[in-house]
Amino acid sequence: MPYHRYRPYQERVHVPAPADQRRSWPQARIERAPLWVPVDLRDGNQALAEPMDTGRKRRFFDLLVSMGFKEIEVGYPSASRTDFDFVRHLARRAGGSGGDALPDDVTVVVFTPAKPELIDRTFESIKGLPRAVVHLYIPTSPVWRDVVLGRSRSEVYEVVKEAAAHMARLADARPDADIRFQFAPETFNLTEPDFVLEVCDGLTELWDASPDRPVTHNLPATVEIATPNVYADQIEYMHRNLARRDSVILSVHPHNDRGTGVACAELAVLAGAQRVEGCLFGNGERTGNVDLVTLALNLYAQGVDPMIDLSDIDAVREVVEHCNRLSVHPRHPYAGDLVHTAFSGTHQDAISKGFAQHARRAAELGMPEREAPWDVPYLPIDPADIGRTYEAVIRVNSQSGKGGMAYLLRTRHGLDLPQDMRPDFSRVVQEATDDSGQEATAKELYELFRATYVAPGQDGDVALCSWTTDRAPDGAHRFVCTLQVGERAGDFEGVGNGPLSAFADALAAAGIGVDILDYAEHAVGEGGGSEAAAYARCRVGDVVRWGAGLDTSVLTASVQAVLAAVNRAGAAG
Ligand SMILES: CC(=O)SCCNC(=O)CCNC(=O)[C@H](O)C(C)(C)COP(=O)(O)OP(=O)(O)OC[C@H]1O[C@@H](n2cnc3c(N)ncnc32)[C@H](O)[C@@H]1OP(=O)(O)O
Ligand SMILES: CC(C)C(=O)C(=O)O
Repeated sequence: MPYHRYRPYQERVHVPAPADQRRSWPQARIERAPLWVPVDLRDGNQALAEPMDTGRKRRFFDLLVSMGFKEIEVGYPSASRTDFDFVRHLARRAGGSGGDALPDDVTVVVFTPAKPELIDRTFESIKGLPRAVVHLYIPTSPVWRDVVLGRSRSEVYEVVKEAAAHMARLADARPDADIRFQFAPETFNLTEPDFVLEVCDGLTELWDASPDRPVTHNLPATVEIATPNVYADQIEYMHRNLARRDSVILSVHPHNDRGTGVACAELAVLAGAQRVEGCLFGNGERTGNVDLVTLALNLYAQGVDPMIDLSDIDAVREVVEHCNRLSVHPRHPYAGDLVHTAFSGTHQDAISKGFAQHARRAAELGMPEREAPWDVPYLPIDPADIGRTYEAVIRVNSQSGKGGMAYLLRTRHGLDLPQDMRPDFSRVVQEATDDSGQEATAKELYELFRATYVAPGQDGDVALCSWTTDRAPDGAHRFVCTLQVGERAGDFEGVGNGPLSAFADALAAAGIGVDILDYAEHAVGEGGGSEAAAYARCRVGDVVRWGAGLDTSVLTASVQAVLAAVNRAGAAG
């Protein structure tokens, strides 16, 4: 491949090292959420084959409001009638005067290029809104200046200044509204740092930003060009050098061309960014904008309040998929269908042990499991926190082990297989899934269990036609039965210190020598009418097999379990 066609970032942009050679971002920690600003209705929307209509935009907007976002970019009103109309729609339904769409604590952002007629149109769209941020952008890097704009550095600066001054005049003409300004030097990450600083500082002054009316400087990685540490250095440079720093909200807007949008955003926040623009589940131009859901839940998983509500992630996903007409990948962090699922044996073993340990810990702490500290292997957060059930956590296929299938049988069908029986059933499951090449659902596992261990007690070669058992005053048990062995039927009787040893004795009388090596039983559900499950491991001749029985009577289940083991051993012998 002709890799020589590409240049490393250091040959494309100068990234100044901090004057004192000490970066602060590597030592920093994120201890509170930045201001998240979703740009789904603008940057996300402009990347869709079928842009959203007002209905879809409104549904998306309502979702964002309900999740708790306080600043939302709602469109590029000068670009299309749809975008213009949507901003008008919000303006007509703004809160305060009985409006229903725009709560008093939510501010909309509208996006505009540095063209006077398009700025006019943008301001026209926000008429009637009590507050808004007008977001001006222009590409600033050498390639974009030369190739796209055909303007020199100073000419670009002049265009921006004129546009910004025009915006200031239009805002002054609306004393009734709180209009703030935002500037994005598009392709910031490829722009000479001294030029970005010059332009941003110039606008801070021109717009007369102050701590109570700050300007937002939004520094995008329009197209990712380097490892995230480079972006962090670029942001730290701006953070340290921007004029009137307390009057500037430093915002970042990472894209994901190298697949490192999330890392760029996180390192940028460590480097001083206070605001992050992105899209839910990472929609956006090309490989997308940075994913705000991942960023927020990454913070959550560090014990930091993400400041947005993701407690029903599937409901959020459903709206986003509907509005974007794009689906979320099954492996998407936190939200994908498969991200809380383990198919592989050792992961399943660890997770099911982790769940058991979590339950014990919660009990020791005297707290509900949903409140207890989380430390379950392989699950970075409790899926229940984002509205997921535990159903999908363990799924079984040919790569699964005994832990996984035991977990599913216990949690979904109430069968708690004895430890020593689990490897035996695991082999059965593995054979079945290897043959089918498919996943085995909990229901299929249960049916396989019944067919393997329970059915031989009911329709095997050795059948119990009838039986009774009683206990003599001396404590000995007697087992009386009619046994059918192949074609032959006969009455037999046995005694023992319990009903099962008496049954074994009756079998011996019929010529079938049985040693009961292991035995376990438990109730399947709760309450008087629940079934019992019994498990028995028996040796017949030199063959050892497990059998199981399920019945409302514990005794019947036990007898069936022994009979099933006998028949399985007989079939094998
Ligand atoms: C990184 C980003 O996400 S930037 C946002 C991109 N989003 C969009 O483009 C979505 C909406 N855009 C549109 O609907 C259209 O592009 C419109 C309506 C805004 C403008 O359409 P047109 O007038 O046909 O212009 P078109 O988009 O083809 O061309 C861009 C022109 O604007 C110039 N330009 C590009 N960006 C800017 C800017 N931020 N400010 C001023 N001029 C700009 C280009 O140099 C080019 O100028 P030229 O005609 O002299 O060569
Ligand atoms: C202009 C900005 C904010 C943008 O969308 C980008 O650079 O990707």
